[in-house]
Amino acid sequence: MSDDEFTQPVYHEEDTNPEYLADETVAVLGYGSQGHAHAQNLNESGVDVVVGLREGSASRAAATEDGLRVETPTDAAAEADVVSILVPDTVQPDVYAQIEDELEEGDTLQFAHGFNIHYGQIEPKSGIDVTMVAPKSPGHLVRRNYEAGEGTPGLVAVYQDETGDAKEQALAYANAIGCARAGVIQTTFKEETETDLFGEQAVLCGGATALVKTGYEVLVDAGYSPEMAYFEVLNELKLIVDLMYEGGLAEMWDSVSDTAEFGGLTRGDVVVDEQARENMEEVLEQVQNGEFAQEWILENQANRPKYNQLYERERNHDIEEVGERLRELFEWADEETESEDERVEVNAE
Ligand SMILES: NC(=O)C1=CN([C@@H]2O[C@H](COP(=O)(O)OP(=O)(O)OC[C@H]3O[C@@H](n4cnc5c(N)ncnc54)[C@H](OP(=O)(O)O)[C@@H]3O)[C@@H](O)[C@H]2O)C=CC1
Ligand SMILES: CC[C@](O)(C(C)=O)C(=O)O
Ligand SMILES: [Mg+2]
Ligand SMILES: [Mg+2]
Repeated sequence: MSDDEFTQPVYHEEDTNPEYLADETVAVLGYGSQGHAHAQNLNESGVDVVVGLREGSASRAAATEDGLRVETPTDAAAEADVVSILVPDTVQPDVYAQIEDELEEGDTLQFAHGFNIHYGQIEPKSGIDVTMVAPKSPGHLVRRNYEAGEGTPGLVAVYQDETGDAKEQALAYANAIGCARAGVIQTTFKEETETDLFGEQAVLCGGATALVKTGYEVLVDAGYSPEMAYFEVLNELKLIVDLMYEGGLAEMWDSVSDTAEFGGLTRGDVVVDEQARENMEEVLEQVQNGEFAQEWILENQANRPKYNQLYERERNHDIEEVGERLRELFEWADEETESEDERVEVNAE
């Protein structure tokens, strides 16, 4: 499929112009999953970067060790032309309130996810551009892919375009963090926010873990060993997903046995049935009508009682204890640890 066959424009490196960031300073507020990746990738792409972190922030040491200049969020925003707001969604409204006065006419406020704009938690001042560059990946892979000379697919969107250059500058940013090497799809804040929330809740994070835990429990309750259950429903899932990632569902079906193919094709829909589809539709509706956003905002205002309880329950699931033991025992876990150590060393250079 060529790019002009997509329903939305797709941009690559050659469609971007680094000049839109050449004389600009970018403030990256936050040095977590996305922040550390954006800041280091921008810096290595030749962009002038300053990291914004609160006084006493636990992330300050890491950013400084990575060779980056660190200021408070307010000071960083004051000297920057582009402010990339990469602190958790729930604290962004507070951080925006701290930096709003530092944003001058023609500056850019940039997001990696549209939650606060879409649900009205941040109402950006006029006179500035408001854009989004959203890698479709966890931040650590954005960094790892960049270091390997590879790209991470991303999205670009413009909410407010006061300068007339908002999209071009966002594309230059997407290129500098490595997304344009893979491809950047144009979207809107609404579409990114609603699809991202639905994806992580129903399939990627919520759906996948629920499937794994339930599969594990069914096997163990039926008398099979926890080790067997772990390998079958968790460890091998990565290998199956890798095949889908490389070549779609077809490559996975071609690679597994005919027996697995027939069993999967006849039994998959029994597990994820019409009821599951209706449940997914309800999850989507709660994203679209703002019910989920409201619940998450109130949960944070109450200091996360439900989140903490569920977090604890998840960490204490039997599959976690079995997995920890097995990953220590088997060689693939050592390799994983080594490459993790290497990554940390590279980040610290
Ligand atoms: N995680 C991901 O891979 C993805 C995230 N996104 C989006 O990117 C954005 C950032 O998410 P993510 O990278 O997960 O964020 P993180 O949770 O990793 O951000 C942590 C960073 O934010 C700082 N921080 C936390 N609280 C505050 C505060 N109150 N004031 C100032 N700084 C604070 C932390 O500093 P300290 O050490 O001081 O606490 C730390 O540096 C979000 O909009 C998210 O939706 C988009 C795509 C994927
Ligand atoms: C899948 C979760 C995610 O949306 C992401 C890594 O893209 C997030 O919010 O972290
Ligand atoms: Mg996402
Ligand atoms: Mg998300």
